[in-house]
Amino acid sequence: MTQPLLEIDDLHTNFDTNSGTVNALRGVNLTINEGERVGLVGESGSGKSVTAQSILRLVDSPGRIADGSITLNGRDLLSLSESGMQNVRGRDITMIFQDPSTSLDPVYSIRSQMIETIGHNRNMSDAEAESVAIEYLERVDMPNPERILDSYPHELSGGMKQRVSIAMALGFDPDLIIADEPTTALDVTVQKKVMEIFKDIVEEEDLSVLWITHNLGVVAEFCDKIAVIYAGEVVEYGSVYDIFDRPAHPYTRELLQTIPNIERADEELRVIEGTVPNMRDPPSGCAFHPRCPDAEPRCETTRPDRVDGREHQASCLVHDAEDQ
Ligand SMILES: Nc1ncnc2c1ncn2[C@@H]1O[C@H](COP(=O)(O)OP(=O)(O)OP(=O)(O)O)[C@@H](O)[C@H]1O
Ligand code: NI
Repeated sequence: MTQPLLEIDDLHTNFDTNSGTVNALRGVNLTINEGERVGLVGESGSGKSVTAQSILRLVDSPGRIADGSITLNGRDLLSLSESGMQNVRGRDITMIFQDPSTSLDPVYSIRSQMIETIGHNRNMSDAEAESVAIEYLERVDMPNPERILDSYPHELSGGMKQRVSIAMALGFDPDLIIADEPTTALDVTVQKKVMEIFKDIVEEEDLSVLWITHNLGVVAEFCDKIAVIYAGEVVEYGSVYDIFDRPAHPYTRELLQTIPNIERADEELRVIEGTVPNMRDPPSGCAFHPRCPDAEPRCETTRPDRVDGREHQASCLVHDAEDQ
């Protein structure tokens, strides 16, 4: 078997706050192979962004990675020095954020930002970096890239800024792109357009992507594999087909019900009943048991086996992915 591109094993990330420890990630397992698009899907607070921050070792204070391992092409990221990690962030893994302002500095022109980041990370001269910048601005369908290079972030619309930040991220030529809800800050038509552009480039270049979203509908169009995350654990993992047509975990089934369906447009949009657990004091046994329609007494006390993120599996005592 070939070595996975990214392998996360039993990752625990905690936030030690004044009011107690938040166990944001409680043993996340996830594998991304080269050229794969993996969707990480779950409700707000389930640990999606903390997973991304942990991979990049950029967990917000007072958070820290407490246990587990993260390897990229077999290299242990958690034991790298901070400067080694900076190289990983610039060259190997890039992140596209929900709010493009996060990756664009308001003080500098797009030209100087793109040339600086692309040139620095790929050891290119300014002229070479500029031609890469133009190439990628064209690829994200920006009209008149020369003029974009001369502008400042505040002169661009939200959709344009997001396309610039995608061009900048792709211009690094990264091994892995992490996209954390990169279109939700945009209005719906712009969202669709940006998604299409990004999807086309990813497919053409066979890029590896971790796509973070709360919207299962989005990942169906974009991803090969889906990891469903609940209360800091991946509770089901499988291909898009497995997750949509043979879901095993009751949480996955509930999530599927929340996707807006055109044929059911007159129905009220379903939400999953109950609330996301408080991660200072997560439920015993299976964390989903208080909200689970299929819960049995043992679910309250026994923690189900974790998925290892390699084939279709569900972390559930009642339903086995192989039986679906
Ligand atoms: N700086 C922080 N201090 C304390 N707790 C935090 C901090 N950042 C995140 N958390 C906690 O970690 C858990 C996971 O948060 P995370 O941001 O990963 O959720 P998410 O799945 O990305 O949600 P969303 O869809 O809203 O972005 C939550 O319980 C959250 O409250
Ligand atoms: Ni998030």
